[in-house]
Amino acid sequence: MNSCLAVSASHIHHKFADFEALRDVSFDVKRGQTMALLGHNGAGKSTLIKILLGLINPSGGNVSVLGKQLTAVKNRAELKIGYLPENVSFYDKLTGKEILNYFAALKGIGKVRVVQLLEEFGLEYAQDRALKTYSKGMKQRLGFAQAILCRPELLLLDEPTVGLDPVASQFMYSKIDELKQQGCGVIVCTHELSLIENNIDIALILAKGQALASGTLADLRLASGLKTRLTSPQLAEAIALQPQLAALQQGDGLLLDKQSKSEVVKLLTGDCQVFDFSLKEPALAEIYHFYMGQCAQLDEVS
Ligand SMILES: Nc1ncnc2c1ncn2[C@@H]1O[C@H](COP(=O)(O)OP(=O)(O)OP(=O)(O)O)[C@@H](O)[C@H]1O
Repeated sequence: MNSCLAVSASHIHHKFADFEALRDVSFDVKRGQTMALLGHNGAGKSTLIKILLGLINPSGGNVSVLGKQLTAVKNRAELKIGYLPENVSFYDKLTGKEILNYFAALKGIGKVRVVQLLEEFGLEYAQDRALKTYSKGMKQRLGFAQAILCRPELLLLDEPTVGLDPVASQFMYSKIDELKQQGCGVIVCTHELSLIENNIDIALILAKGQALASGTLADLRLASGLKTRLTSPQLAEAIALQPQLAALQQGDGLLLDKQSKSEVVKLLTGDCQVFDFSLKEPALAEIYHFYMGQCAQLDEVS
């Protein structure tokens, strides 16, 4: 079994009675890598997370977590998995410190770690206040601290930044980054595509229980065939000098595939002497919508 992998999932199927929630889903997440798990409501993301947590057994396929085949793991606690559910809810009459101490005791973790996490997550000042007095951001930080109490080697986060302001969201991603640096594999389920774009290594796009695409952003861009947009204040001059560029024009820019991108850049900086231009690669949101559109088209055909 490959010890570099935090998760290795191959050909996962899952049925709820007659309904196929997951169909032949395969993916790997390396230790130290973050994967975005993307998909529409009901795509099968939570089902996949529940399988990784060992809460449900898949109807078919193989899943290894942290180098161990899930079916062979007798005591789940021996796997260092952290989990932050969507809309984390704790008993709100307890204080932040009491909540972390409670989970620490359940997991056999000492109170020193709780003290350290309360400080790390900027909650020291509110540690003795009841949870009901906490803001959304404070509750989410407490939830995150709870998820990493066990110093996880695999961290599963369901919508970790929903409802958070930009600074609070960035704080969450900086914490994820620290864990990655320590070799933790991270899977983030989210609909916040522009926010996650710069914080992931790979993505898996699910629709109707099937994997539509997976890989790095560069892989997904290439496979989608979506084009790079080049804009320049000197575009009209460049087209006047090289009229063949007009065929690539759309609106105020040029749309370029992988091959034409290098040719056009060469032409602009060479013959046209145009150096003031910018290239915009397709964003994760565009890539996601492209694949969702393809899935809808396939449905229309079938
Ligand atoms: N216990 C269950 N019994 C029957 N069907 C279920 C069960 N759990 C989930 N499903 C169905 O499986 C499909 C996938 O659900 P899942 O919760 O995994 O989707 P999701 O991608 O997490 O959606 P969301 O983004 O809305 O949270 C849905 O059609 C859902 O209704």
